[in-house]
Amino acid sequence: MKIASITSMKYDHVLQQLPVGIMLINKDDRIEFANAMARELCELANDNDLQSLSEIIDHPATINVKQLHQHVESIDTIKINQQKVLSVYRPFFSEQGTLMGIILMFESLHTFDKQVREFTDKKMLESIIEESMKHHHYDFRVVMPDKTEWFVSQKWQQLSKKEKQWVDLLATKAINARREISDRVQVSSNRGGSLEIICKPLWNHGKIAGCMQFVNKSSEQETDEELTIARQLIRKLESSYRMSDIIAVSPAMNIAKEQAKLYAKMHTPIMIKGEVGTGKQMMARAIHDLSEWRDYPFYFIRFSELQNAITKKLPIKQKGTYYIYMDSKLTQDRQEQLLEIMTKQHHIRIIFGTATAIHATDWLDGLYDMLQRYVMVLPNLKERSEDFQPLIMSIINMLNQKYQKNVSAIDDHLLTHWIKQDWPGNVMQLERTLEKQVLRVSFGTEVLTLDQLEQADIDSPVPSVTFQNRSLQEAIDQFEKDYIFSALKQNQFNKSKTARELGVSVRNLYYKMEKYNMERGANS
Ligand SMILES: Nc1ncnc2c1ncn2[C@@H]1O[C@H](COP(=O)(O)OP(=O)(O)OP(=O)(O)O)[C@@H](O)[C@H]1O
Repeated sequence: MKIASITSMKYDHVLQQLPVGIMLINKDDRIEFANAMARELCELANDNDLQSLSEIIDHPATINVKQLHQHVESIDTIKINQQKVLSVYRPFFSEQGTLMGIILMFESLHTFDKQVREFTDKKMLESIIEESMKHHHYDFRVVMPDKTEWFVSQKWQQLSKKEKQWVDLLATKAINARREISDRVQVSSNRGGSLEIICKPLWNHGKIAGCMQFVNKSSEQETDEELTIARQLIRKLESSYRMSDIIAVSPAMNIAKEQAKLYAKMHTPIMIKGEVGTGKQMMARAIHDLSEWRDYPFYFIRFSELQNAITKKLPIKQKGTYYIYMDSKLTQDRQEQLLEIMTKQHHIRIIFGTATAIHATDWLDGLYDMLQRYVMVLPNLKERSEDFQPLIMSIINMLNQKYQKNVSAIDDHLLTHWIKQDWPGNVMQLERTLEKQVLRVSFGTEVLTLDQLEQADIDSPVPSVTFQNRSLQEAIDQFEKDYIFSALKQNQFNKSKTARELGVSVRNLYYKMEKYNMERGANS
C-alpha cells in the first residue's frame, strides 16, 4: 500500500498546516506527499507528485535511513533555488514493523528568525510532529515559555474568550509544573458539551522550550454519542468470554475446552451441542477470542431470524464470527445460501449451537456433512458435578458485586441438596436459583444454608409480596423475570412452547430473556 494513502489522508490537515516542510518518501525515494510548506520551499507545482527526491534535493540522505533505520539530520540544498534547509529524515514503519518509507522534515535556514530557529530544534520538531499525529482529532497550538504563540491550528481560533483564558492558564501550569496536564470542563454555551484539553511541555536541550496544547470540543450531542459508544464497548467487553473464564474441573468439561482450543485455530465451521444453558454461546465466544477473527465482531443470530430475513440473501456478510443458534428449520433455498457462504466466504467463521438433535433428512447433503464434521458436546450440569462448587462460587462472586452482598460460602448440606437436583436449565438455571437466594439473604449473611432455602419457596412462580424498598417498576420487573423463568423451566426451556403459553411472540420472549440477562450478549 502507498504510504501516502494511509498517512496523508489521516493526518493531512495536521501536516498541511505545519510551518515546516514535510514530505513522505516511499522506499524507491519517490515523493508521495508534500505539505504546503514543502511545496513552497521546493517550488513544487501541485501536480508534481511522485518525483524522485534526488531531482529536488542534492544527495538526499535516504540511503542511510533505509539501511540503518535511524534518524538522520543534515543540511541539504534544494536544487531549484539553492536554498539551504535543515533536514530530519525519519524511517517510517508499518504496524507489522516493516519499513514503508521515510518522513522528511525540513526548514529553511534563512527564513526563520533567530528565536524560532532556536526554538525549532530538530528533535523538538520531531516531537511536535509525533504528538500532533497521536492527537490528530484535536486542534492544537504551540506556545513559547513567554506565552507567545508559535503555531495555532485553524479551529483553535473558534474558542471563546473564556475558553481561551482557561487554556492559557493550563499552559502556564504545564510549563511551571514541567509536566503534562490534562483537564475536561463542561462548556457553558447554549450548545452545551465539553472541552477536553491536553498540555504537553516541549523540551530543548534539557530546558522547557514551550508547551503544546491539544483541544477537543464536543457538543452535548457528541458527548452523548461518546457515552453511547462507551456503553456499547462496556457491554461488548462484559459479554465477551475468554477460555480461562470457563470453569472446568470435571473431565468432560476439560475435554470440551481442549477440543475448543484446537478448533479455534481452524477455519472450518464448528457445531456446539449441549442442553439449554450449558454454555454453548459462552464457548463460542471463547473460541472466537482464540481465533484469528478475534479482532472482528462476534455476531449472534438464530436460524429463525435467517429464515425470516427480509433480504433475499442471508444477512451474513461481515468479517467476523457468526454464532448461529439452531432454533428452527431452514428452507432449502436458505440452506443453499448458507452452504454457499460456508464454502466460499473464507473471511467468515461460523459456529453453530444446538440444544436439539440434528436429523439428516432435514438438511441438504453437503450442509449436513459440514454440520457433522467438527462437533463438540458440552456436558449438562449433572454430568459435571465436580464443577458444581467452583461454578457456584464464581456466580456468587458476581452476585455479591451486583447486589452488594457478602456471601462467601455455601454449606455442605445445601451443596449436596443442589447436586442431587435435576437442572434442566443447567448453569443458566443455577445462576437464577443463586440469584434468588442471594437476593433473599441479608447484607451480613456470609454462608448460604439449606435452612434458608427451605424457608423460602424458591420454585414459587409468584414471590411473596412484601414491600422491599424498591420502586414499583423494579418490583414489576422482578416479577416478570421470575414468571418468565418459571415458565421456561416448566417447559424444559423450550422457547417456542414457553412463548406460546405466555401469549407472547418468540421474538418478544427472546427480548425479555436478554433484558433480564437470561441469555447473554444476544445483540452484541
Ligand atoms: N463452564 C462454565 N463456566 C462459567 N460459566 C458458565 C459455564 N457454563 C455455563 N456458564 C454460564 O451459564 C450461562 C448460560 O450459558 P450460555 O448462554 O452460553 O448457554 P447456552 O448453552 O448457549 O444456552 P441456550 O441454549 O439457552 O442458548 C451463562 O451465563 C454462562 O456464563
